[in-house]
Amino acid sequence: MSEETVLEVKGLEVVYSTNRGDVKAVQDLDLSVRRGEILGIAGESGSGKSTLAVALLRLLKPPGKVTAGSAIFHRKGGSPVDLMKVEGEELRVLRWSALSYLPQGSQSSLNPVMRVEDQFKDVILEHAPGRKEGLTELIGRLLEQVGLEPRVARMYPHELSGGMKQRVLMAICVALEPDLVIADEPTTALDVTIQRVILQSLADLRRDFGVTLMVISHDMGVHAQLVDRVAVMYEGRLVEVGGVHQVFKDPQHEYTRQLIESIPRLGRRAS
Ligand SMILES: Nc1ncnc2c1ncn2[C@@H]1O[C@H](COP(=O)(O)OP(=O)(O)OP(=O)(O)O)[C@@H](O)[C@H]1O
Repeated sequence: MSEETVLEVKGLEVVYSTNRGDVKAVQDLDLSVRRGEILGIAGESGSGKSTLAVALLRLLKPPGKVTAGSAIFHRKGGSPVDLMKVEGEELRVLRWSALSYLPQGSQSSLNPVMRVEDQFKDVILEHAPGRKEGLTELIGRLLEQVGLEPRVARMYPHELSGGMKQRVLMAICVALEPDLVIADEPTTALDVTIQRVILQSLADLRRDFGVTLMVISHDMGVHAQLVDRVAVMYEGRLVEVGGVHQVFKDPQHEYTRQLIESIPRLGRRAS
């Protein structure tokens, strides 16, 4: 892991305006992501994790609104941009190729009537039209990288299990070698054995591709197994950030301690 920063969030605030008043889902949040690291975002349901993700990805929908703060994103070979300010074409160009998103329950986000390879091609050719040559080989390699056989490329989503679909999406997410992948609850709704496979694949993607990952999960077991540093959210605020071993060994915040104690059993770390 380098000391180079990919993303620097400062003073971020996100508010949902409802007829019962404003809900501050993210408050005064400062956070940095280093190139090559896996950063975990922990916290119970409602603590603001998903809101943080969609705000950073500029996918926040009304009544949600970013009311303060900046998120300076450092692309390889590009000048820094404030994700809270980019618009239109610049934002479109950033998506997938620099910043990609594995949404919660993402298995249902594959197009049911398209073969897996065509879904890869859609993303790759839209952003890198010059990549037509060797595309089949590239797709095969990406699938192998997440533990799937190249023949999966010819399949339709209904022929794949939930865990396979998740791995296809992970491979699509890294196809254009983005600077940052934000994965929201990547193992939720999958059974325990498949969860372990997914965590291992994420660890492998970092090891082999050097992908920088922000992994959102309410499950402290996921953080224990996968991440380098963990940031803990509570009621929209970041209450603790640190190396995962340090945070587990010596949590500074009472809420972090409670989250750690709520893990039934710590799994082994994926490496
Ligand atoms: N569309 C919305 N309208 C109003 N309030 C919302 C909306 N979406 C989220 N919130 C509120 O914002 C706060 C943060 O929710 P958020 O979904 O970001 O938390 P979370 O930690 O990701 O939880 P989960 O894992 O359950 O999604 C909560 O109080 C939630 O009720």
